[in-house]
Amino acid sequence: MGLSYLSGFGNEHVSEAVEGALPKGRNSPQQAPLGLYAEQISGTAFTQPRAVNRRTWLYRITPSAKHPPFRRVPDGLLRTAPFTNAVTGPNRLRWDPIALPDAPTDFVDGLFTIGGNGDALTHAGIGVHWYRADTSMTDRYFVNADGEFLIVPQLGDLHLHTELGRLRVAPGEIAVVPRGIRFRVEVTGPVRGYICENYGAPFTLPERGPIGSNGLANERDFLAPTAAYEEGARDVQVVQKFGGTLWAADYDHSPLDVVAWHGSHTPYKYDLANFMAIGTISHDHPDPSIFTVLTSPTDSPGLANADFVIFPPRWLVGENTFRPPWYHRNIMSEFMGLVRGVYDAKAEGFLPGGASLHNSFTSHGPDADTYARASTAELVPQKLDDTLAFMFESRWIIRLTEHAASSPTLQPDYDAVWNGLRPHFTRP
Ligand SMILES: O=C(O)Cc1cc(O)ccc1O
Ligand SMILES: [Fe+2]
Repeated sequence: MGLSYLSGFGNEHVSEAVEGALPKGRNSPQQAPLGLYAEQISGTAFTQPRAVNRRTWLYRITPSAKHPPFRRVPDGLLRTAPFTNAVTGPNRLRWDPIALPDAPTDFVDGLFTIGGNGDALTHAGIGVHWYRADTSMTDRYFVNADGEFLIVPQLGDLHLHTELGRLRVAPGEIAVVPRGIRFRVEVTGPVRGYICENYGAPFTLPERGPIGSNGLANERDFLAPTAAYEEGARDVQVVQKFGGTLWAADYDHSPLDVVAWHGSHTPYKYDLANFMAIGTISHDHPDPSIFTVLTSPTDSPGLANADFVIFPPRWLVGENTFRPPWYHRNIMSEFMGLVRGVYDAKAEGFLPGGASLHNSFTSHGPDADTYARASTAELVPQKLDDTLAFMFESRWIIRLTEHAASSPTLQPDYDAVWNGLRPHFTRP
């Protein structure tokens, strides 16, 4: 069955699964229509400016207040900042793709935290995770009080059943599930991908500055779900990530019992193929900020808690230009993943489903093979096709979890990719 979506970024959307379920002209009438309960969820403080304020009114079968106590459950390989366990040094790191599950695993059980920064309790920083699963969550739901989930599928489609409706997300697309919104994930085969858990200000679109009023990720291509609900008495488990640990409670009904809603605190998806990439049409390689899809701003203008940046298919036309990324050391920390194809700065070893981490001020850039090729290539217009890499870029060093630092998938010889760079300075 095709799903219908509501278009627009950060919009004040309105949706009802049953006609007449939304009250008219007020949010909380003495009795909500159709015997529903009215409930508000706020994703920003009540008093934050309109431009960033996010809240949604839900009209649900049972108020979400009706639930038994939560109890601590094991965290698996899910971890939350601050990370203090594994020592994080100045080395460049790269991991092979994470293995798919070898025993039935759902989206929550398959979460594997690579690292992160900041402190979830102070709403600053990010967590970086892989997910892998092969089993649907049918009677199990997840909700995150610590941050929003930016989900980047690399393998297999995800069917996100959320409190506000359903989203189907395939590799090449992304989904964002905000803080506090309950959801379950259905799969029809093995899936794998990446998650940026954003503890900071919700992701928003970057300013366009001189680019003007169009381009990069356009507002209308962001899609929110339409209302869909689950009804009836049923024993289910709701798993909550709260303060860095997992908790579970047994409900007697689905928490996805919202018949109608209106507001701006919504999950959404976006097809990265719609990103209008802008690059040089003269010379030099621009800063990768030109490829920012979403940004989580801080109180310092231009300084991101997290940027989600993509390297999509595009034309390279720069004249007298070394076209791949230049060699660099950046204050921002860079976690990279690959959805498909080859990344133009790495000839080998950076694989779809794998990852690299180039933390603050670590020296990196094209490997020796890429330098040899790109510094001598004939500079005809070139299409980089069938490629999709991305970066979670963040203001602070990304510290590792113990299991990421000791993972057998961590490549022991990553530094060697730069070994072939020989000096060829010649004095005139
Ligand atoms: O390290 C990387 O590959 C990411 C990156 C890309 C780019 O085009 C310029 C700078 C940068 O950090
Ligand atoms: Fe970089």
